[in-house]
Amino acid sequence: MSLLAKLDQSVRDFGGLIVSCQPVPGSPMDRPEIVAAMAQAAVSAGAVAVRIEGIANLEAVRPLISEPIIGIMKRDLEDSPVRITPFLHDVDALAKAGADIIAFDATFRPRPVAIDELIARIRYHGLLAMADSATVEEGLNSHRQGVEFIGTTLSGYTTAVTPDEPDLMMVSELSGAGCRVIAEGRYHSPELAAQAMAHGAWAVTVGSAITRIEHICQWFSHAVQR
Ligand SMILES: CC(=O)N[C@H](C=O)[C@@H](O)[C@H](O)[C@H](O)COP(=O)(O)O
Repeated sequence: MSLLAKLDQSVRDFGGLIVSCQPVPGSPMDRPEIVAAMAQAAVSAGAVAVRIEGIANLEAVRPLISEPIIGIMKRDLEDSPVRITPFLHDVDALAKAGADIIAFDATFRPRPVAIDELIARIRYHGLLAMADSATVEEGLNSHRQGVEFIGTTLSGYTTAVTPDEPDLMMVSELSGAGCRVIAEGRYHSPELAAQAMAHGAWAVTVGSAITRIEHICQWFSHAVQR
């Protein structure tokens, strides 16, 4: 059975939770062995896949879990706002470190490497692709190019203001157009994640609400101010 067919089966059997194990950069939690422990804990509790940033973290996680890993590389570029897996050598390094799925910034913003070149490189390694999109048009563009997973990851992050709520409309529109949608971005509660599924998501990626202790603490800390 292909990895895609297996994942479809896992989502049917166990539900569509993907956990992004990305600590706050520079946090005491920002260590490969802790990221690996987070990933193990997530899959032991029902996550069907994990999303991991960076080669050191990926290399730490890979030997410890058999569930699919969505690999990304984040970079801060001087001449482009694109951060997630901008380069072909990022794809090569993620493939070598054991990613099953490689996610990349699929926005229409100025970028160092064209979207179709990134997709071709992911295919060269025989891996599945995920398009981190900010708009429906961007998601559909990658869908037309055969990208298996269309993420709402970047909705709200290419505009001046980031809303508090996740973009459920984008989930509905992309799933209505036949995309395998991964709802991602600001799904901070089980209720919101369930709403994504009700809006047609194939799966939901949750990051901060599960794996960023500082964010979760701030939410509670603000809630208990006198
Ligand atoms: C915009 C961007 O760079 N998003 C990143 C993508 O990998 C991560 O920082 C997010 O944590 C991830 O998408 C999950 O989202 P949330 O943490 O809201 O559950």
